[in-house]
Amino acid sequence: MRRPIVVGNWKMNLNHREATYCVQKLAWILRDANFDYRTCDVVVLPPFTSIRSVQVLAEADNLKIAYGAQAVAATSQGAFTGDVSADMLAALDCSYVIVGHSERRKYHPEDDATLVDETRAILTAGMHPILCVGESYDERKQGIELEYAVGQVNDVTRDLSDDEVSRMLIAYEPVWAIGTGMVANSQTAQDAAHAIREHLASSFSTEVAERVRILYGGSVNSKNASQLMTQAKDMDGFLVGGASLDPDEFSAIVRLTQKAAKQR
Ligand SMILES: O=C[C@H](O)COP(=O)(O)O
Repeated sequence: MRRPIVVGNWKMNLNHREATYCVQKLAWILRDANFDYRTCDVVVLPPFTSIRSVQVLAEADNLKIAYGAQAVAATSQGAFTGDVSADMLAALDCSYVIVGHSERRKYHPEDDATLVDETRAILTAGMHPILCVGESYDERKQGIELEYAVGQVNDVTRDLSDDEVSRMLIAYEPVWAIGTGMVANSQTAQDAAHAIREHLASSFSTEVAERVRILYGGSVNSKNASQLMTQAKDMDGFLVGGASLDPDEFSAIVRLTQKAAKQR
């Protein structure tokens, strides 16, 4: 049984003071609601400059909220101005790192070989990659959305071992749904999650396919999380952007996800 997970991708928002406040408030709300972290993982992905503050808070208050980063360098060290290595993130006790978010693919184009190297670097440092895939509106119009998303999964995972892939998470994030308010319906999310799981089963093994957690991302909020989680049964949670910046809203999504997962 895969544990549900809700990941907040803060993107380029919240400086280290705002990050501390946001995580503290999130932890308070969940504590007051007697939230059981054993039944649902809660993760935040701050910008690099806020990770150390979140780590200090997590240690001081013994928080059960996990955290990580939104990107990582493919190389381990050296003359790579502006880059941050997987080992540096692991030293901050990060647990999860995004690979191939559509905003990174657009503004910092990286080829598949680089995404594979980033994935390997994250795994070697003992963290979990969250590989983002998903079609644009054009691919959807052409009716090739499933092939496209599965193809992106294949491009990054095909040379990895069963063990490496089982430690990954995959986020299906249709580009047209990101930050637009146009959330995918449950059938769309389920079709993509199912196609990705089938691909993992045929390319690796049914054990791998059963282990990998598949998330949906794109305009998730407290009004649509419950229905998506209840109906898209191959999905294990969410990668939330804008709505994760508000601790009240994000904690509501977390609780609705946990509840819907229990009722499946
Ligand atoms: O990583 C998160 C996704 O890009 C979704 O962002 P959004 O919830 O603001 O649409």
